Amino acid sequence: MEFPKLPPHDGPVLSVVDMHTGGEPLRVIINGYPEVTGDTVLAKRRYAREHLDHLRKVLMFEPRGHYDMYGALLVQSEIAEADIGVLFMHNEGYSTMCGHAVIALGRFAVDYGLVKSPTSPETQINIHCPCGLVKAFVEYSNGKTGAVRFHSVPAFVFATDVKVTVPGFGEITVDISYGGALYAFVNADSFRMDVSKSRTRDLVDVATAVSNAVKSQVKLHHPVSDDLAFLYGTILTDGKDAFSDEPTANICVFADAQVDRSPTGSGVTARIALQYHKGLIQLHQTRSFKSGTTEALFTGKAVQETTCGEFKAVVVEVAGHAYYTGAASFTLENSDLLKDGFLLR
Ligand SMILES: O=C(O)[C@H]1NCC[C@@H]1O
Repeated sequence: MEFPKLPPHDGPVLSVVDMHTGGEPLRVIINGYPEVTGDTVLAKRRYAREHLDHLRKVLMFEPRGHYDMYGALLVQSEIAEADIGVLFMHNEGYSTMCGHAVIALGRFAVDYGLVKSPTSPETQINIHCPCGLVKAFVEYSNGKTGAVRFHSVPAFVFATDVKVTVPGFGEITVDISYGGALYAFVNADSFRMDVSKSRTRDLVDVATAVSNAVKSQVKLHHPVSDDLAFLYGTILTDGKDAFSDEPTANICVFADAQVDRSPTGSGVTARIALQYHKGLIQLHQTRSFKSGTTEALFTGKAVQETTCGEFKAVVVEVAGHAYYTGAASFTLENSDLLKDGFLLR
């Protein structure tokens, strides 16, 4: 029998390569999507949200995905320096930055021939994310790809010591920082919780309550585009922000109560900006960040001071490993009442 033989189906076949970075899934869409139009990657993100959202649900939701699935769709970039453009998708919509995806896409781009002449010991690939150009450096030797590090867009602290009222907990103090997306940071201790030991479901509920409080009580803004001025999630930490050789743990809850299994590349970027802003880490000091869920590690360091509009900013380098888990071709049948996807909580 010819394998894989496609089952009876109606409509397009959506082909993907599945990967994970520190346990966080990445479904890279390689075929079957219609053209995503728009003059810029940010405009393409708007187009996908307005015209192609049914396909996000098909690929992210059950029965083909699950509540915490994450995806990447490669698109044309308008920037000459970019090797590829990308849109990120999750359980609620389309994010502006995703570090775990950049780490996986770095390997994918080299392994799948998107970079014409890979170089050893590292191949650079410029990935145009909705937040801007991200430079990834992929270990490459003897034809094999390995660890990936990336330099993200300028990361800055939006505000520190912001007081918000969180139902059930009263007044809580958070910091808000940007690493390609805006996050609220709070020590899990404020809720008498531990990011590595408390039940994930309890951490998700608290982080979601914080996100809702910040969204309704704090006016956010971004100097480059209004499309970047929204709170993507809340990161609960172990509070170990002062520099140390020991890893510091965090858990990121983003989009619609979605849990990152990885230490969160954009979160590490934003957290280092915060630590740098507070004088807790110096340029080029490498810190390890551990996922409270899987214990997977990323490293991160601030490598350069810069600015983003009116904000003092830093360029942050994040590094980690991604792995392939398979490839699939997804189909649907018109008579299937659940063909469009569904989520369970
Ligand atoms: O690593 C990251 O930056 C992403 N992981 C899921 C949530 C963030 O977009």
